[in-house]
Amino acid sequence: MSSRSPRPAPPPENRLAAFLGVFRYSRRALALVWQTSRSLTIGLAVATLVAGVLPAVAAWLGQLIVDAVVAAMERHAETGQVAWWSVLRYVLAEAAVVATIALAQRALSAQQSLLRALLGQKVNVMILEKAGTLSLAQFEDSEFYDKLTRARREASVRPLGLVNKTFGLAQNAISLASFGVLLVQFSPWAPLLLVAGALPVFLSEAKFSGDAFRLFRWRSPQTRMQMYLETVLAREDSIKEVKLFGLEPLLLDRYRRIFDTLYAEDRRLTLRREGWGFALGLLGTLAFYLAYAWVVAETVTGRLTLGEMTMYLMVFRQGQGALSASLTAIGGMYEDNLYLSNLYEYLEQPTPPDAGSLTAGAHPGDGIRFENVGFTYPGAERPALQGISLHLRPGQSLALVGANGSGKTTLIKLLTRLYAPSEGRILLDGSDLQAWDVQALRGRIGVIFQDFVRYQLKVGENLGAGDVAAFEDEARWREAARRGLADDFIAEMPGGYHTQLGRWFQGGQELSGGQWQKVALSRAYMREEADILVLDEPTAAMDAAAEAAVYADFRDHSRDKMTLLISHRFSTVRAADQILVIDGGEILEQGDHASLMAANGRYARLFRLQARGYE
Ligand SMILES: Nc1ncnc2c1ncn2[C@@H]1O[C@H](COP(=O)(O)OP(=O)(O)OP(=O)(O)O)[C@@H](O)[C@H]1O
Repeated sequence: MSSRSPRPAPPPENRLAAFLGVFRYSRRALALVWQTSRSLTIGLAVATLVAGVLPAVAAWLGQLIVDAVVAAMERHAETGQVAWWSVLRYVLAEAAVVATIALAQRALSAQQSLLRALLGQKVNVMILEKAGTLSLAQFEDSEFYDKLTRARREASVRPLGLVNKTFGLAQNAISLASFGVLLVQFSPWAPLLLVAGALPVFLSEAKFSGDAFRLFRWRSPQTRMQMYLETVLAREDSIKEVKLFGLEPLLLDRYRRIFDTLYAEDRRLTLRREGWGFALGLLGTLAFYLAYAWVVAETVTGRLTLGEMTMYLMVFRQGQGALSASLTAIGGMYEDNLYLSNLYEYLEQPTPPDAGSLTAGAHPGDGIRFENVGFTYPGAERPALQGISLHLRPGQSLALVGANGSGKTTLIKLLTRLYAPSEGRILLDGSDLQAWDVQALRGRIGVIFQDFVRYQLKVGENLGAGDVAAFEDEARWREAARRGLADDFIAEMPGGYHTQLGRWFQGGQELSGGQWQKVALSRAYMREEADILVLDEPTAAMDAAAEAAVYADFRDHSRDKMTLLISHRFSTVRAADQILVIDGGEILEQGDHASLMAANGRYARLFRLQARGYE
């Protein structure tokens, strides 16, 4: 199994250091809880203290009761009088103590559940906020994605678990200390006997928690595949194809097989964990009964009163319980810490430096320049783009033409700064794109990608998403929809612009592929300030009339703007001022329609091929 471990188990001499090292997150978890709610944290501490001290007080009162009963019985035998109050006052006191313990326990669980809700929300928000600061490249990195999934799946409940256990530990430690005070009066060896009995269980717990965590880490890719299969098998956007191709049994079988492998590992670990827990737990029981026999012997020989015997037995029993609970809590804390280490690893992912601060370029009006730009995707062997140079001035249009996978979308991703070029540079208005303030830069670009997002929100909000400042501005929605040719069909929807889209929510309407594309196009038009418009195959799903109308309008409205267009339709491409034919990431031909036709190269050949197809 260890062959699959990304981190092999440390050698024995480092185990202790590794074991202690994982506790470094306890302090941070406590700080997190403190920041989440001070009053609840203080409340927890107080309730913990009360619930910790009172059991020893109850045991001590138990002794007073028994001794008072014995004394009262003797007195009754001698004088015939009954001293009720001398006994009952202790009974009353014990009842009050037990009631207070119950109150403290309730207070603990109430505050814990409130804190759990607050903390879960806080950690989830932290995870999502961090996600917003990361680069696209990080999201595409599977190791990073693993961290994110693990953090989201587990870590939001772990900080409170850790804090609960810390408080539980404190409570048990207080109880133990107070029991210890009572026990030492019997014999200093007695507390030692208890500790010796419980230690082996603790060691085995710590070992198995570490194993469980390593399993959890190894499995990340499998668990992710499981989650993915669940999505494919049960989501409306994939179920259509899954059904038609009859993929259910195949995917379900794969899903089952993953479970079976994971279950076999779980089973092995659980059986070993519980088996060892039982065997080593017997040592604790043995220690307890040794102490029991000892106390009984001392009472029989008259060294202890009956009351003391009762108290010591209670203290032994409760003490042993508290001790094993503490040790299990420490084991659990170790486990929580391991999981938290994953959360913090994620939260501490370096955020790409966002050094740029320019809001205007050195030569306003210069437009976009690519200077010998090259780009290789992280982990890829071949560059996706190489030696790209071009210049696009305000008012000009550029069309990118090339086979699938030739690098067209990659060029757009570089222009929108989703990635940084690996070679060369891109200038906007004479200044390097990387030097621009990212908000200012993105404010100038209106873009629709091939795989635009279909938000399960109102249709109006789907347009508003193009400009956060006008997210709910209905007048702007209408204007954008008109330009994107979406206004006609939106007007016919049951709730107009307020119609819910998608199937996830009640009353949600589904749109056709072409309608969705019109929504996406309108979304790009929401960016009124944008002077760079990028359309990555925006009309592939539209009917011919709609496409012609889109481009007529597009040309009208983009006279002073820069437009970049990716299309496989030459009827659309031919009107562009510049056409870039890309092949294998490099520029093959560059020029306008007339010059490319005259050159009689790849462009001319493809153009004629397509024109013939339409005849
Ligand atoms: N996120 C990514 N990570 C790694 N490689 C990628 C990524 N996206 C694209 N590629 C690779 O980069 C190359 C260029 O892809 P790109 O999406 O730019 O092509 P395209 O010209 O837009 O194709 P299409 O016409 O099919 O949309 C392809 O070989 C593709 O496999």
